[in-house]
Amino acid sequence: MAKGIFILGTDTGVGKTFATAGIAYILKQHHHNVCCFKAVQSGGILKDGKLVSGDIKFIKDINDMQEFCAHMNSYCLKAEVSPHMAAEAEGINININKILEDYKTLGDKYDYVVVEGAGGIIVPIIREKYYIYNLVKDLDIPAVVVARAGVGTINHTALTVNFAKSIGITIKGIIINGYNGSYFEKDNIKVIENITGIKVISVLSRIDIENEEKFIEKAKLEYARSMNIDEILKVF
Ligand SMILES: Nc1ncnc2c1ncn2[C@@H]1O[C@H](COP(=O)(O)OP(=O)(O)OP(=O)(O)O)[C@@H](O)[C@H]1O
Ligand SMILES: C[C@H](N)[C@H](N)CCCCCC(=O)O
Ligand SMILES: [Mg+2]
Repeated sequence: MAKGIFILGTDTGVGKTFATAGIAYILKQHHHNVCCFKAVQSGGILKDGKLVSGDIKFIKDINDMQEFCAHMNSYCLKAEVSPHMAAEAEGINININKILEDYKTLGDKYDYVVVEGAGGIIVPIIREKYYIYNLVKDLDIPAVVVARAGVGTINHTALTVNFAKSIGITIKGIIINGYNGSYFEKDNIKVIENITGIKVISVLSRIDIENEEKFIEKAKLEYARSMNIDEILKVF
């Protein structure tokens, strides 16, 4: 069975997918057998007339993975809203056992599986029943928190880490994303490490490039610059 890590975010849009792709990239660069898993995608994109996970597409673009493995994304939903609501809108009953089985299938084939949630830690997958944190607990794997670099991140990151710890989820590290080096972003890193007692294992810079291909190339350089293989291996 593979070693897994759950990539939690302090919010939607903070860079979980960006960081997930980077972790897989660094592991692959060091010849490790790694796969990624997006249990539930809401706000899927149309590709060749089929609704697919944009998060998995980005991860594959970064990692030159051509093959599509259905197990990498258990549910792909149309509406760009919370997963519980997107599923309700399509009349889909999310079956948690299917998610756990997809993870197990990947885990049997790969040595490392990087799992991305949706939004933040208390986002519902099934209304009033099942949340992202339930999935982390059911998968029984530790987590890394991806946080924004700028103003507002201290509070969001501390709340996420404290809540996770309070229910027995182990946080192995924090990744700061969208960094541009301003004085308050530098200080945020120190304050976050001090409040949470968790190490910031990578600081990913903001990439200001519109062109998709150039963005991918720049992202790879950024991962190589700011993600250390030893720190990445330690979180699993
Ligand atoms: N370091 C960065 N530099 C430039 N753009 C970035 C960076 N990180 C993320 N982005 C962009 O910001 C957007 C949100 O990032 P991302 O998709 O990784 O967020 P997320 O936390 O995975 O969101 P979701 O909850 O929807 O899964 C994307 O368009 C992504 O390409
Ligand atoms: C649609 C979005 N990009 C994510 N896939 C889902 C984010 C759910 C957030 C729910 C919430 O915290 O209010
Ligand atoms: Mg994402």
